[in-house]
Amino acid sequence: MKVSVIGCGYLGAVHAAAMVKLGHEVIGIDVDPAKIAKLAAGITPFFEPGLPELLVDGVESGRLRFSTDITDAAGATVHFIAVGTPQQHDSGSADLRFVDAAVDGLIPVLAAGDLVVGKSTVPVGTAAAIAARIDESGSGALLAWNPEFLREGFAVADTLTPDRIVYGVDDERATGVLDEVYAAALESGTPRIVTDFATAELVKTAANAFLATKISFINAMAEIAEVTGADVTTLADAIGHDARIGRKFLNAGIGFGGGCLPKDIRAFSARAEELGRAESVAFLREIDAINLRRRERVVDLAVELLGGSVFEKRIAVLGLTFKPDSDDVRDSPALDVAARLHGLGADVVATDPQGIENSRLRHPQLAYEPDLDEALRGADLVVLVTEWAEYRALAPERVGQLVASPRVIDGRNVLDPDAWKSVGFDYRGLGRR
Ligand SMILES: NC(=O)C1=CN([C@@H]2O[C@H](COP(=O)(O)OP(=O)(O)OC[C@H]3O[C@@H](n4cnc5c(N)ncnc54)[C@H](O)[C@@H]3O)[C@@H](O)[C@H]2O)C=CC1
Ligand SMILES: O=C(O)[C@H]1O[C@H](OP(=O)(O)OP(=O)(O)OC[C@H]2O[C@@H](n3ccc(=O)[nH]c3=O)[C@H](O)[C@@H]2O)[C@H](O)[C@@H](O)[C@@H]1O
Repeated sequence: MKVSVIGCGYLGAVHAAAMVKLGHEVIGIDVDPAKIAKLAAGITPFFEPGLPELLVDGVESGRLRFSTDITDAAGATVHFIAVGTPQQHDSGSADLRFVDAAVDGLIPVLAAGDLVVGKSTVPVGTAAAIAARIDESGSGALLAWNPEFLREGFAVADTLTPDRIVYGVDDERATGVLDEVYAAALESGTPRIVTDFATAELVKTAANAFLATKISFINAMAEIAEVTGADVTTLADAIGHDARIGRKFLNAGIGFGGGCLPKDIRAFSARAEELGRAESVAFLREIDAINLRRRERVVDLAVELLGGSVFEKRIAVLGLTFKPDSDDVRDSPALDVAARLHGLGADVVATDPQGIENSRLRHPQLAYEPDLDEALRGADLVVLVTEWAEYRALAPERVGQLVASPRVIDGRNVLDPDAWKSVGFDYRGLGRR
């Protein structure tokens, strides 16, 4: 099939390359000429394991092309919308202007029988409004909403072998087209849920709200553990053995960030309010508040460990991205903690295997050091805030030789407290003794 993907960011670039792998011919469209130039040359514009190989294979096969001109989407019969839906700062609701622009651009190129497929995360009700616009255009094209559940860092595998595929449709012809698009994935047994637009949109929003809730739940337990001397990691292991609860997404620490969970729960609250149902998801505001408190907690711990003030104290911040195996610093708790410590007058030296370039764009005032040993050298305090494999594997003896004072805050609860304490470190985890 001939497929277009409108928007080639963290979601769209992976989706475009994966569609080639599933047997289709693909044109990726983006308004960012620098991004398109890289992609067309087979260069991945962001860090995502496995994507470089998939992209190069696609481009070299001649079945994956890129353009900044949406009219190049003409001739494709399936058009995925994968543009951003960022948070509007005042209201917290989703900014749909990129989705609207993509639809405006697509309408003139649509032909009868074409299928427009929304993948961006949108407030419930958006698909019905877009379907009405497509209908009014008289093109004879159809709409489906097909939310995406990939995780950054695992985006390629999650796209090629997802846990489930959800179709929101109002016409069974759309189901037929999507079955063709995903034939290769469906043959390998991926569950497929066919439903209406509103349910499909809500499945996505609900999934992210649930994940955020799980994380804030365990972080709330960490807050209680901190005042009772209990250990939240043991608590998570113990409750996680109950299959009804499960151990995944119960890692207490500095909380969730990224381009999705924070903005999606805020957009959900804003949409519920518009629908007169603010009280139904009022708990999400608490989920957000608990999450943001964990960042403050790390800063408070730093102040405490450094004897009441971080002013002019050298602090090595390990990690800047919102999670390991990504270069994404959107709403990153790690970068936020680094900026807050700097704001209090600390001499922050921040390091990250992939996130320095993006961090520098947002916080040029911070000092960045790509070399881990140099970042650690002379530190009065080490703060681990993104659990990259190389930070998890740090040998406390070696770190002890580099730093000025043996103090560490483990913002992700991934270090062995006994090992660090045994070589003289003052170790603090979050929600741990
Ligand atoms: N990043 C992720 O892991 C996931 C993201 N999503 C959702 O997917 C959507 C996209 O997210 P990301 O890829 O992370 O955002 P992103 O910001 O990385 O990418 C969006 C891209 O759309 C482009 N764009 C904006 N307006 C355009 C237009 N009119 N025509 C063509 N291109 C245009 C931008 O230049 C940018 O490259 C969001 O709704 C997000 O919530 C859903 C699941 C996973
Ligand atoms: O809608 C989206 O964009 C995506 O959002 C999340 O994926 P992602 O943001 O890539 O990352 P996650 O692995 O979910 O982690 C999100 C944040 O939660 C934090 N987290 C995760 C798990 C945990 O136990 N504790 C915890 O603090 C991570 O450090 C990170 O900051 C969802 O997991 C995806 O299913 C979804 O498609």
